[in-house]
Amino acid sequence: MALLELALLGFSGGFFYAGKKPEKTGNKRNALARLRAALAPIKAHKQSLQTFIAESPDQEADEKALADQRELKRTASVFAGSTAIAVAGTVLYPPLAVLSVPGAVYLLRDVYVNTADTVIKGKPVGVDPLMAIFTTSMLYQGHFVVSHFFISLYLLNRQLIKRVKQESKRNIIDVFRDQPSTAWVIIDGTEVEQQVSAIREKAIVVVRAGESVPVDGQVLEGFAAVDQHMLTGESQPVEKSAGDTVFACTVVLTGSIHVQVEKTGEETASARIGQILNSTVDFKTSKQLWAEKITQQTVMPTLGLSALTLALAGPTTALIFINSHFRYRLMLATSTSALTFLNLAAQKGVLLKSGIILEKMQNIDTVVFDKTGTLTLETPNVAEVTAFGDWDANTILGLAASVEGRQSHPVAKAICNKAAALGLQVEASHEASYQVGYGLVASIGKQQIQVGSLRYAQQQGFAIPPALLDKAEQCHLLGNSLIIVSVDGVIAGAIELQATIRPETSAVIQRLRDQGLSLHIISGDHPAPTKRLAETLHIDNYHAEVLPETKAEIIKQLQAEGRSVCYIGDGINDAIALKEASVSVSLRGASSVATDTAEVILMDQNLNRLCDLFQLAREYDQNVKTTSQMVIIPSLMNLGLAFVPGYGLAASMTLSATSVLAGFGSSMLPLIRHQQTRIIG
Ligand SMILES: Nc1ncnc2c1ncn2[C@@H]1O[C@H](COP(=O)(O)OP(=O)(O)OP(=O)(O)O)[C@@H](O)[C@H]1O
Ligand SMILES: [Zn+2]
Repeated sequence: MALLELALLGFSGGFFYAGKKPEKTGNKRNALARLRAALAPIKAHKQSLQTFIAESPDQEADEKALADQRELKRTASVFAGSTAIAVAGTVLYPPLAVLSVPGAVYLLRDVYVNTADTVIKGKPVGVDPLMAIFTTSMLYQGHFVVSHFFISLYLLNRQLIKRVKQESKRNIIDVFRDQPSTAWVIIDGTEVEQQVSAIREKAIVVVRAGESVPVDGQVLEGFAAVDQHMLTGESQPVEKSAGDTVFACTVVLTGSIHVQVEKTGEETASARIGQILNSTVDFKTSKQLWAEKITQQTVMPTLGLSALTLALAGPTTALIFINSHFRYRLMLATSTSALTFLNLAAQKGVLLKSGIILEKMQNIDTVVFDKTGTLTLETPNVAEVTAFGDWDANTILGLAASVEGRQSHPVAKAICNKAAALGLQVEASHEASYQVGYGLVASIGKQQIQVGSLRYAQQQGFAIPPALLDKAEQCHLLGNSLIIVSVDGVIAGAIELQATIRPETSAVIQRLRDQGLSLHIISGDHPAPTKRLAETLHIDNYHAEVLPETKAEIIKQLQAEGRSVCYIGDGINDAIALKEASVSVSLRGASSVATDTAEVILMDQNLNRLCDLFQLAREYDQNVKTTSQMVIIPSLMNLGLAFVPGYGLAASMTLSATSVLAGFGSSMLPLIRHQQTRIIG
């Protein structure tokens, strides 16, 4: 018996060691080493990541890491010492083994403290009383070595939970680190583009129509209508002028303002990312909540059963009954499973702001795509510029580029790129006013220039030259879009834009259709190019000339029909719809509003990642089921085997240890598998 116990202890000691110091297994290509390889890139970034997360990150993070390390060292030495005493005592002189009790109690102090809290303060019954009763009775009966084996499992569990969380968090941050986020700051009288994370308090940031406010601060000069519905839910834009406060994440619709930065830390992109990550990693999927519930609900029956067996079959069987309970294992395994998939998603460049998405993805039956910038490449090409009356094409393009100056809309980028390529002179415009879904108006010198859709010009009551109608027809036959440029209320020219479908779009649409998903296109653009794209991609449902609120209405409508909708968009005009959808996806590089609203961000702007996400969601579902079985089945086996003569405590604990391994291994397996496909593929 003593020999078996010793062998067990060696086995578990190796385990604990592996859990404790993962960076030192050298070149053994075992599962753990591979796992580590999967997580390796994270380590290289440790330093930069720490500076990234919090305001005074270095110190705080370092101190915490140091404290953790000291605690781990202390635990390891106490464990080693007290185990040595237990072993030496058992082998040489049994009464000596009693001296290992203080060490055991010290290592299990959390268990005892929590049990006391349950008994004295009436805290809900967790698994701690179970463990307290179990270890106390084992020590009482003189099973000192087995007790230490049990303790090693307990410490291993605890360490694993911590490690997995930390590593996951780092891995996810790693993906986020490169998120480009810049703002215009006035330095020595000139505007300079700067990383938002580098902006300090008191700096002066310029925010123009179509841009989102990067910080919290006070308006120094200028006027603006600001859309704050992201923060407050109010749908009407709010007027802001000198002295007013503006907030990060809100969008300037009209005008431009100089903002003196008040808060950077809490509200900067990096801090928000930190907050998002904390909630991402600490989130609980319904599977995890289920594991918690089952764990709690089985504690009392286990105690009751073991009391019964104590009377009927004696103390060993009773102890085996207590030990059969899976304690933290089910919770550990289900949360590792969820973290594994969050990590896998991050490795593929899919950022999930909450893990629940993995579960929600499984119910999605309808995918709605935004057209411009999502199904098509971010920036269209200017195919042709037409001038009416006395105007010439280059002047039209130059005027349009002056107005679009710093807009982030795909149309604006196309126009500005073309003007730059032609070397056209672009003047600075003033008092731009952006009408989401239509276009914008600004003044250049004494002239008022309007750039936008045909609908916008019609809405303003501008006279439409017959040549324009011809042009529009030709353009729409080709599936192109038309942007109208007007000067002081007179239509002066039109810019034809040709969008390129993203190279992967076709295949992605095909794959999604094969999965039986219902597909829709939704666009603010004219019906002709929208219809054309829908036909090219064989998508039956399309909606065109849709305003932002209407985009959200369509999603609502679909959901009212009982559908579960995933919406993928890229622009300011998608923000409301993104909020409405059951799962919202946005492409990185899209407007910051869209990325702030969406729950999923495809960091590499590749629609293939959407298929990956569907795939991961399915795998997660499967994995969490298998993993739970790996934990529950050994528990049930223990209950059955308890009545088999000769089946003792040590054997029962070996089975427990196997279930830790099996559950943990099963939950981590996808990480290793995907790592392999990455190396091979
Ligand atoms: N910055 C802009 N400059 C000129 N025209 C614009 C601008 N923004 C929008 N428009 C006009 O308003 C229309 C609708 O814009 P909106 O942003 O709602 O949709 P979109 O980007 O064209 O398409 P999608 O909804 O598929 O992304 C555009 O097609 C364009 O004609
Ligand atoms: Zn779009």
